[in-house]
Amino acid sequence: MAQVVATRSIRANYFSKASGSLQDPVEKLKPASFASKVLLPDHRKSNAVVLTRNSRITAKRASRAEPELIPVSPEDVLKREEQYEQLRGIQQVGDGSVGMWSKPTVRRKTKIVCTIGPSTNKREMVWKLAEAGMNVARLNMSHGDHASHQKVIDLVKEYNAQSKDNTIAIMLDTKGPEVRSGDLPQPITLTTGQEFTFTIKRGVGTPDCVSVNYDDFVNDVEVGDMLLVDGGMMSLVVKSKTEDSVKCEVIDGGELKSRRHLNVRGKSATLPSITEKDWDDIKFGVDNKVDFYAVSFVKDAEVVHELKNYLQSCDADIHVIVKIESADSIRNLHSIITASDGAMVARGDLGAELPIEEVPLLQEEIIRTCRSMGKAVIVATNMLESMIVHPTPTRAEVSDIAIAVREGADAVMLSGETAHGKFPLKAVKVMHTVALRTEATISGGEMPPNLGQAFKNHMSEMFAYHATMMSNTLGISTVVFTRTGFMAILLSHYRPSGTIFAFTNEKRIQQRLALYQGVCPIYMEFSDDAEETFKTALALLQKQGMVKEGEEVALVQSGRQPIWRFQSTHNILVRKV
Ligand SMILES: Nc1ncnc2c1ncn2[C@@H]1O[C@H](COP(=O)(O)OP(=O)(O)OP(=O)(O)O)[C@@H](O)[C@H]1O
Ligand SMILES: CC(=O)C(=O)O
Repeated sequence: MAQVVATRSIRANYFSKASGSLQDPVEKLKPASFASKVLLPDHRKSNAVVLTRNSRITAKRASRAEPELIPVSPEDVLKREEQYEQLRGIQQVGDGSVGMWSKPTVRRKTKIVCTIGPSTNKREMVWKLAEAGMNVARLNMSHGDHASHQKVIDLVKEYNAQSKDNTIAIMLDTKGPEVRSGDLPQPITLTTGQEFTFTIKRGVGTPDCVSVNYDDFVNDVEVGDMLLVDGGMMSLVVKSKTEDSVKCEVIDGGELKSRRHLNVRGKSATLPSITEKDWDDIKFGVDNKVDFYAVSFVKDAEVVHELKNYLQSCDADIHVIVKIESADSIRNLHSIITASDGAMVARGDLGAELPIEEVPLLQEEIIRTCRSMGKAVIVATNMLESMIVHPTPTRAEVSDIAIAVREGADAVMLSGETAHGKFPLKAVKVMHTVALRTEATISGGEMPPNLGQAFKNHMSEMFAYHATMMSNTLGISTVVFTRTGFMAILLSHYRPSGTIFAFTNEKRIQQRLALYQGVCPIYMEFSDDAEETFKTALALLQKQGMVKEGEEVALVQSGRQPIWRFQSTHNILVRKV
């Protein structure tokens, strides 16, 4: 079954209940050794390795849970996890409920978006990424053609069709009004202090002049503007302009390759957010029933309304994620997010158009805004950049993932790491491990400040809120039945500490829910009889090893479209499996 696990279950696996010991999982499964007795410190004596819960909503059972041991490094965690899974596998031979929990896709709440590119666009790699923890496959329409993207879509759909317990959503990321330099016969070196010209004439590529793919470039820039090439790898200041050219002085030099991003610090291009190519790609997405559009360079809410109207006109149920990556999008942040289904903090272009030191502050602000409106939020770009060429991440990258998880992102994204990197699977594993480890230190029960306002559905919100309180207080998972996904998304918004098992009878909804924090989407046919459906669902969870016999779950019946409710009644039941 897909995705997530409750913190309590992690703890149950990692720490011996009887002894409350701080043995790590590998040590716990091994016979007691000198090392395990002597080298593992007693948590009562060592503050350095202990974290305590300080949740405002103190959970009765959770408060009994033991403090946790912090692993040493992501590499160690990987090795430890592998050893642990091996030992667990050996121990579980003959155990009928071989734990779905042992799968990387299951125990984590924060979802992972992977960009598919030359390193990963083959059948075997799509399978391996999915098994390593990918929840959403991203197609970047700035690269490749429809035929190559079609191949990936077909592979993901093939994986979903054959996988009994996991589902991958598909996100189509539009190219948008990108300004890029033109093709070059070979890379050229820009030297600090040198004069360099960008021209709107087509096909120019000499050591001191290159074409730009945007005719209004000359009108949009002013003398004194700072031009950033390739997300800031090189920078130039504008010295003068003619009718068709912009003369610059190189401030920070480097190697200029073909088709690199060009940004003007503090300015957005005056191009429409959705270009002709984008409309073509959007139609391609409709034909292929993708789950999400990530719309590049959204400037205002009007663009989102236009796209949503178009989707409605072709009866396409595709959610719209706005990419926040321009100065304009920051100015209109609130209205853009209100109009959308979620946002992506697209830090690459954002950090080129705006001063780079603003990026962490904007990330926090965008996540907070999305969370307060009940919208999905993805943190993207450079998360494990060094893993494009190296097998291990920098410590700063690990912290970056942990910060995004702590700030409450629904998902974290890999770009070049999985698109054209040398270690795509390792990158996913590191992201998985770091997210999982960070989540284990977060206490549930933070109440969104806008309770009762985000969804304009007061009754359902109250039920989601109280189900969350129940889940946190009793330390149990939540089970919800949903045809539209609404109630599962609403529950995710409250971030209960337990897993949200979302049963749906719609494959599309199952795929969509793959993006949402804490939601484990499960496809199941619903019977006309509510009780029979509940029993089947709980039996399925038990069979998959996701709940144990005797365990309690909070069963929520609420939402916009009642299932098995003849009148508008809502309820939460605590059920024993
Ligand atoms: N479908 C694809 N076909 C070929 N190369 C790809 C594809 N997708 C990504 N890549 C390669 O992987 C790199 C990183 O992917 P990413 O999605 O971050 O694109 P980008 O152009 O760097 O940035 P942006 O996300 O702003 O478009 C790309 O620059 C490109 O070289
Ligand atoms: C993801 C993306 O487009 C960016 O970071 O700019």
